Order: sequence, then C-alpha cells, then structure tokens
Amino acid sequence: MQLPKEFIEKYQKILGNEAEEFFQSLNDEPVKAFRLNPLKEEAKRVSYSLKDPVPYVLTGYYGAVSGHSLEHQTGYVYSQEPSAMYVGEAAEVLPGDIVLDLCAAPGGKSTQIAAKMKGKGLLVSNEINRKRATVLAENLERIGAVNVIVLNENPTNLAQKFPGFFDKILVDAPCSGEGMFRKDPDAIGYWSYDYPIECSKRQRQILSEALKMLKPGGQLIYSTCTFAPEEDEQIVEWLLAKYQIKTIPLKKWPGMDHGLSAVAGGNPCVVDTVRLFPHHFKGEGHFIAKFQDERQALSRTDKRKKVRKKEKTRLFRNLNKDEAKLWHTFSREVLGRELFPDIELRCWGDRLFRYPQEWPDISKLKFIRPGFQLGTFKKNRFEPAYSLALSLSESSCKRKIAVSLAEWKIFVGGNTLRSKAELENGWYLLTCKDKSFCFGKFVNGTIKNFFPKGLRFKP
Ligand SMILES: C[S@@+](CC[C@H](N)C(=O)[O-])C[C@H]1O[C@@H](n2cnc3c(N)ncnc32)[C@H](O)[C@@H]1O
Repeated sequence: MQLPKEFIEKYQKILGNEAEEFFQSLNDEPVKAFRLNPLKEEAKRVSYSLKDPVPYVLTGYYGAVSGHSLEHQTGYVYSQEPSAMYVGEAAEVLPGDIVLDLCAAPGGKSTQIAAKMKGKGLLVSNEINRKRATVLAENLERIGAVNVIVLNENPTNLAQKFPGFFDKILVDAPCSGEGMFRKDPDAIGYWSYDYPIECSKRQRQILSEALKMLKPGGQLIYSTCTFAPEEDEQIVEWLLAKYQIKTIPLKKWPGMDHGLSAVAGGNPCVVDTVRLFPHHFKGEGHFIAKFQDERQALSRTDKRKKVRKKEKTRLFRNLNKDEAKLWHTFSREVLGRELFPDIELRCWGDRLFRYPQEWPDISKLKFIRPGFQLGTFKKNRFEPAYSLALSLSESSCKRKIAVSLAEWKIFVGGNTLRSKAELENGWYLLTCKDKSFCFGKFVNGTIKNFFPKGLRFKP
C-alpha cells in the first residue's frame, strides 16, 4: 500500500518504534466478520460457520457473509468488521431506552443497537445523506426492528426538535477514514495532511448539536474510524473542557489500546477511551469514547411535567372503522393474534404504522421511515408490508407457506411461484428454512409476488 509521505512522518512521530509494524499491518487483508440478529427466531440457525466467535460481542463471528444469501435477505446476519462491533457493544443500550444514532448509515451500529433494544423504547436512526438514509432504512427493515424511526436530517434541525430528549446518543462521526485504508484503499486518495483538521471541525459542530439533544444524566458515545488524534483524543479533550460531562472507562479486551494522553495535552481521562490499532487488534482502525452527562438527571416530577407538555403527532391520523376492521381481520386470519395494542396504530395517508403515542412528532422533519409499517389500505383490502413479514417469526404466524431454497431464489428475483397445496386464497407468510422472507398472495395455486421491486435480486 502506497501511504502518503506526510502520513508516514506523522505516525512515525506518534508511534515511534511501533510505526513500522503499524504501516506493515495496513498491507494485511482486512478482517471480515458478521453479527447474528437476536431479534430473529433461532438466531443461530444459519449456514455460516459459528466456530470463530468475536470474544467481546456475544453475537459476533469472524468470517464473510454474502449479501445475496437467504440469511442476509431475512436479516439473520449483518456483515460488520469486528472493530466497528465494539461501538454498539460499548453503547450498552437497554430495552426501553430513547436512543439517537445521529450519523447512522449504512446502519452497522443502528442494527446492533436496535437488536439490543428488543423492540422496546425508541431508536431514532438519522442519516444526512438521502441515498445513504434509504440504505439505512432497508437494513433496519431487514432485521425486523419495530421501534425505529429513520430520519434524513441535519443535526441542527434535529437539535431544534429534540432538546434534552435522548437517554443515549451515538455519534459515529464522518472522519478522515484512516482506519479504513486497507478495506477501502480509495480513502487514501482523499487524505491530505489537513484533512483530519477539517474533519475535526465538522465533528465539533455535529457534537455541539448532539449534546443539545442529550437528557441531563444521559450518555454520549463518540467514535471514528481514524487514527488521527485531532479527531480522536483531541475531540475528547475539547468535549471535556466545554461540557459538563466526564468520560466513562471502556473495558479493554486483549489487543485493545487506550487513547493516547500524549496527543491530548497529557489529559489523563483519555485512557478511558479505546483505540483499535490493526497491528495489535484483529480488526480495522477505530476510536471509541463514552461520556456521562453530569447535569442532574430529571426527577420523576420533572419527567411527568415533560410528558404532559408533549405535542400531538400531526403526521398521523387514527384508523377509520373500515380500516380497523380490515386490520383486525388480517391479524386474526393470517397472523393468528393481535400484534400491538390498537392505541399504537396510526395511519399516514393509506399506510398503517405502529407509532406509539409517546413517540415524538416528526411531521416537520425529513424522514424515510416514520415508524414501523404494517401495511397499506387499498380499496377495501389490506396489503401487508415487507417490513411486517421480516418482523414475524415463522412459528408465531398462523398462515404460512414454506418454500425451498430454489423457490426462494425465484421469488426474490421477482417471479411468482406455483403451489400444489390445497389452501384458501389470501395472504401467507412465506418462509424458507424456517426464516420469514416476505408475504405472498395465494390465488388458485399461484403465489403472487409482492417482494419490493427495488430490492429484487438474483442470488
Ligand atoms: C462513519 S459513517 C457512519 C457509519 C454508521 N454509523 C454505521 O455503523 O454503519 C458517518 C456518516 O455521517 C454522515 N455525515 C456526513 N456529514 C454529516 C454531518 N454534517 N452531520 C451528520 N452526519 C454526517 C455520512 O453521510 C456518513 O453516513
């Protein structure tokens, strides 16, 4: 790998004797890994080898997965390099938390966080770039999360909307990407001596907005995939000087380093952070810091006052009688149960969503997915959504049709299937190897294809 001269000189100064070993490691193959998705039934039932677990992530395994495999399409696996996995782990998100992932696309950390939330609480997953935000929404849809809103906003607009709102905020910042040089050699082309300084300015702006949205007593996770001290330890130093926050020590597993206080004015707090160097650690370059907001957490009475002040969600309307009837009939006949309390169900246009009352009003924000979509009402009928299929477990659904892997391949390519089964006409959850992958409409022996057009592929 041809590294820029100024990059070499910079890291020779920072790393001294270790610099050569560090440069050499950038020539090694990038490390591949994936996570299993605990939101899925029998999450370990995948065709990939689980013999080589990532020690610090319960759901992580070394190895490559294909974006065209059944396990990927059904959200059982998510490809993520092993260093990046430690960010979602360090966030220690709990079911019921109100979480913001501010720079979220393509969704590595959001999918991991959503899985940890087990459908409880709210994850607002935001991405400023529209195209990337669409990919983010697709990735979150696949994992079957029912408690996620996907926004496409800039941090300033969000901060105006959500002052002091979130328990936990992740800023996985846009950075100079030095840690990704061997995974994405194009990143070397963007690099210049001044690039980390430019990036650090943007990171400070993003963090200033992020901190406006943190609840008193909340937690902030900051991460980058660069080695540049300007974007790592020096950002920590700046945050500690400017805000009423303190670092939370992160556990260092074998091969993980702590932040370098020498590059942060000798600040001892940076040893609480984690640096991942590819010459010490089996993964790409990363930096992670975690902070505790030291302002007093809201008392119970203050929290109640805040809830009372909550505005109405203007985006949605209530279901009319016919729509409610269609949904309940579908739930009874196809799902065999009610999925959510009626009070959580709202319509945006003709689309049905789960949007619990306590979730915030997002009507003035740009969004990609305003909650969890259950389906669409179309002239006296209900059409279930792809996202609904991906959130259901095979065993919990009443009406289902199991197809072979060969048939799955035909269906995800956009074609109909034939079935000799003696079935009533109507909607069925389609499964392959016990994995739900879409709804299909059975009509006189044909399974009509409702796989989203934009997502079809040839495995
Ligand atoms: C390191 S990537 C995020 C990776 C993601 N967290 C994951 O795990 O898949 C940083 C993201 O920040 C976004 N971004 C760029 N400029 C931004 C800004 N000014 N404010 C917020 N996000 C920004 C980029 O589009 C990019 O998707």
